[in-house]
Amino acid sequence: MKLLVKAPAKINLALDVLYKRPDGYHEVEMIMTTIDLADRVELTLLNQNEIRILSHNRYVPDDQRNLAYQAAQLLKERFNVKKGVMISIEKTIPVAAGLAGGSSDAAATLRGLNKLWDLGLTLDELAELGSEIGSDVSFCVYGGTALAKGRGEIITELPAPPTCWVILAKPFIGVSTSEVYKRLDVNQVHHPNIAEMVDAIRQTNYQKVCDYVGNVLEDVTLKLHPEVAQIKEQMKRFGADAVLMSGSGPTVFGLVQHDSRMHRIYNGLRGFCDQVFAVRMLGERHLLD
Ligand SMILES: C[C@@](CO)(OP(=O)(O)O)[C@H](O)COP(=O)(O)OP(=O)(O)OC[C@H]1O[C@@H](n2ccc(N)nc2=O)[C@H](O)[C@@H]1O
Ligand SMILES: Nc1ncnc2c1ncn2[C@@H]1O[C@H](COP(=O)(O)OP(=O)(O)O)[C@@H](O)[C@H]1O
Repeated sequence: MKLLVKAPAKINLALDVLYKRPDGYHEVEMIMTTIDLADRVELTLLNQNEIRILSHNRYVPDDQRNLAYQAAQLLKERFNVKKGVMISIEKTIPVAAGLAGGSSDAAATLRGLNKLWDLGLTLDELAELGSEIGSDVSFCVYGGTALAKGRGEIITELPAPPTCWVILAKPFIGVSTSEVYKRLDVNQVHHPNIAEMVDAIRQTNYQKVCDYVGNVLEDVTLKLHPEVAQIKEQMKRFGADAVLMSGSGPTVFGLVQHDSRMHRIYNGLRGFCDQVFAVRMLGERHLLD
């Protein structure tokens, strides 16, 4: 028995960090939305009681370090599952890029195994389990558009943002999320206005969404990797309405509504970056599988 599950990437339209918590994590407020750029996770039921990972990407671990493996392990332990699974991951989402590829693979594995192993868990229960794997996994279980609080695992659903193109440009580097959080000084940042971004989305006001994009982690990554600032500049020059780094980076995204502008930016950045994609936001939450 086989199941194919889609694992879409996310971008952070806004990311604020309020303070560092006693447990070492940071209290955040983020506006997250899934985009039409996805890994394919194929789950095959195994009679042997084991978890196997198959991945042809050299940056993706094929053992317990893989977040999809951890998702399967967690379900197995928590619900005393005696069946096994082979998890085959076809990566499209760039790795260590601020797009939550690993988290989304883990979330897809949770959703898929819930069916394959017949566990009967609700989406909320899967999201809660996901938070034990990583801070972004809960959001990825639901997908769509949301306000995420806590360390990222407290999710409030939002409607679809206004329709536009999202052009993603990933430089030739990967970024360590923990390194970026470690270097952040919360007293030295300009906080984005999360409430206004929520309003912009609720009002489907494209111009307002563009006005309120902001990410407090951007300055940290920009200092470590000046090429991210260069990509931001290029995107602005080519005519993007808003330009921001996603998550801890280094991927930069630009928003535009017109096809011609999208083509200009896409073509202008290709060759200058490792990878460039032009995608749509997936919009509101709907059943992913
Ligand atoms: C920055 C964000 C924004 O969406 O995404 P990415 O850039 O990774 O995609 C997330 O907050 C990343 O979430 P995720 O990548 O799941 O983080 P985790 O695995 O839980 O933690 C990785 C590291 O980041 C730090 N971390 C993470 C989340 C948080 N709210 N505070 C933190 O300080 C932790 O200390 C940990 O060392
Ligand atoms: N399924 C997976 N896909 C990608 N990376 C993974 C996966 N499982 C574990 N990892 C590890 O997690 C790290 C961060 O991965 P990723 O989720 O792509 O980035 P980000 O946290 O920036 O969104 C990678 O360097 C990789 O070693």
